[in-house]
Amino acid sequence: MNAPVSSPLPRGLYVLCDDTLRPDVPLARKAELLLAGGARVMQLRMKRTPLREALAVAREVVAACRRAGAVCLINDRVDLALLTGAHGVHVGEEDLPPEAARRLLGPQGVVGVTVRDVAGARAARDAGADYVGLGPLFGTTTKQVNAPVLGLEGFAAVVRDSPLPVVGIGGVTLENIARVAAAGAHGGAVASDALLAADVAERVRLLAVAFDRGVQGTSLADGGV
Ligand SMILES: Cc1ncc(COP(=O)(O)OP(=O)(O)O)c(N)n1
Ligand SMILES: Cc1nc(C(=O)O)sc1CCOP(=O)(O)O
Ligand SMILES: [Mg+2]
Repeated sequence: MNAPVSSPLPRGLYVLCDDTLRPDVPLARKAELLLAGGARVMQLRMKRTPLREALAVAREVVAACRRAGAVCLINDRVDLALLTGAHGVHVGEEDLPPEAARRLLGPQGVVGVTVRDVAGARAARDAGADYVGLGPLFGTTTKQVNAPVLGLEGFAAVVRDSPLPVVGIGGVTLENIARVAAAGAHGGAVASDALLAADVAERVRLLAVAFDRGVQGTSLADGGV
């Protein structure tokens, strides 16, 4: 097991402000609701928003996050992060490599990288990443992921040997997020369970509390149950 690592990312709930879910609701409104629920870390994930509109939306969302004291990360696009003063980015294998993101953002920018195993986490560390997004933890319909579901045991095994803080993603819900935290996650990334809720802000509040309760519980990563 690696020694605990410090992180520019607060530990806890990590929400995705996503344009593929509830496309009828503007992203700025989604961000407002997520922040009203107390979100401390938000990733703006724009998969279907035209680029010029994405720049305008990102400016709004980054400003809202900064007013609320929340960390705002842009999915995929380092250019949008630089142009909007976002705290950083989250990149995967179809995006700019993490070394390039780090070079563009400088030492202060937060760089998150998608990984599927411990080798990926080590490579992300060597590339200058701050944290890794590890999934899919459970089944998800938000995105088609071409990787096996890890489950809690598989997730905890990677967390144990990861040199970077691990944010779990994929099917994380109110029902399981405490167990994700207890498995040693630095963050629990949630999209649909928050954005499809009837009361988004209230759901975010409950998710954050449940994660924090899980942190107090037994950690699989520490060899517990
Ligand atoms: C926290 C977190 N982890 C993983 C991902 C997935 O990123 P990526 O593999 O680049 O896929 P897209 O989100 O771009 O479809 C993520 N977004 N966030
Ligand atoms: C964007 C994303 N990436 C994943 C991965 O495993 O790389 S799973 C995922 C979807 C997360 O949405 P939900 O919380 O609705 O399951
Ligand atoms: Mg990506």
